[in-house]
Amino acid sequence: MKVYLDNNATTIVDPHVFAEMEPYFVQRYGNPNSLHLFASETHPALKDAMEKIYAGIHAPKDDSIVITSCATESNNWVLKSIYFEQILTGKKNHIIISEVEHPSVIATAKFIESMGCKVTYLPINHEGIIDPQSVRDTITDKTALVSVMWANNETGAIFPVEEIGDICEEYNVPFHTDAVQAIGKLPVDIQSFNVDYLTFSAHKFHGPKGVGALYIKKGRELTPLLHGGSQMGGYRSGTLNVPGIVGMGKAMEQAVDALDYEMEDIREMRDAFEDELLKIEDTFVVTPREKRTPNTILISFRGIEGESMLWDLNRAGIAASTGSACASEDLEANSVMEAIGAAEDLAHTAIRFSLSRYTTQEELDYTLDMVKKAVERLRGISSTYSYAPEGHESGLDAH
Ligand SMILES: Cc1ncc(COP(=O)(O)O)c(CN[C@@H](CS)C(=O)O)c1O
Repeated sequence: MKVYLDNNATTIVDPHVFAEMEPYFVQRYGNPNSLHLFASETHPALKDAMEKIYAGIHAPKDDSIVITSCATESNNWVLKSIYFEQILTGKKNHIIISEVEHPSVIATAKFIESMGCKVTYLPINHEGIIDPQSVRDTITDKTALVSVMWANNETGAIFPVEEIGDICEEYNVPFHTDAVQAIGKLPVDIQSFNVDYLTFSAHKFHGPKGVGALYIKKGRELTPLLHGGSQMGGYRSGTLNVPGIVGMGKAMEQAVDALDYEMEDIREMRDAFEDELLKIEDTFVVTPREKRTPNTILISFRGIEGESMLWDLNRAGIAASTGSACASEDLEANSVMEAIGAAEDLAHTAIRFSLSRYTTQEELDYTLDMVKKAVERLRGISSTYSYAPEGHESGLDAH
């Protein structure tokens, strides 16, 4: 049996999405910017796809949504443009991000920090969530940008973007949120709160890889990262990825249609699965489930190196992760567990399970069975593990 439970890393392309994309690879394959029939026959699909993407986040037509190659590009673009326009010119000298942003935000922040920008890394609390007060405590009249993700990719923790948006509006500081883990999991309505830039990526909600987007509120300009043929209104040059844009549009439409199922049925399956996992001795979950996206579990199995657990699960045909895929190559502790101050013997034991609308109860039942077998095997061969629930100084309450 093969079970895929790493949907926060990437998702399967919905068959309806693939069907919508296929003609733009092999029939209507013209370059949209050419002056002939092969080009113009792509235009209706591009228009329709963009309308679906705008509708998916409730973006007014006057605002901009620029298609990029991925969320990493979109995140880089925001921070580097702000650096170019605000920090390099001396107008401002500071940005604020959370300490658990995706590497595409953190690494870019460290890059511009190395070039003289002051960066505040907001701490997360014991539940893995940002306190909006920490934004108010650190924002100044020299702050050029606040960038805080909507939902964390490792824990699923939902951050208070509405409150943070209000604080940014009060200080007239642009607010960027990386919404990659929110689209398709939570209602996203950019008119319901103050946000200036918003990042998302199609392969996180059953669209194709290689297609991302950046929402830009009217009046908040950005210096282009890519110059050339002036596509996307001059914001981002490069021949349009027609099948990718068509795919993102269909995936967005499907994600909105499936949102109730995601938020109710998937949440119910996730909660029941998590309840069973927490019956295993010495297991810990950081963020309360009601403060998480409906599909994500980050659970620690004390005494078991995350990679060892993954290996056993992989042999059983089960795909999970120790945190974000970007960090899975190294044997470092889970960055979120470290940020909340988890004890060393916990920080390396986190496993992320992330469900999707394609996850079945049978798959979860099989996974639970395999997890129990892996825990028994790995703790059995451990030279250091002994179950001691009373008085163990872990910084997390044993379940
Ligand atoms: C919050 C967030 N922001 C940006 C990205 C990057 O998306 P790309 O379209 O792949 O560039 C991701 C992708 N997180 C994957 C791969 S590292 C994970 O396993 O958690 C993300 O979760």
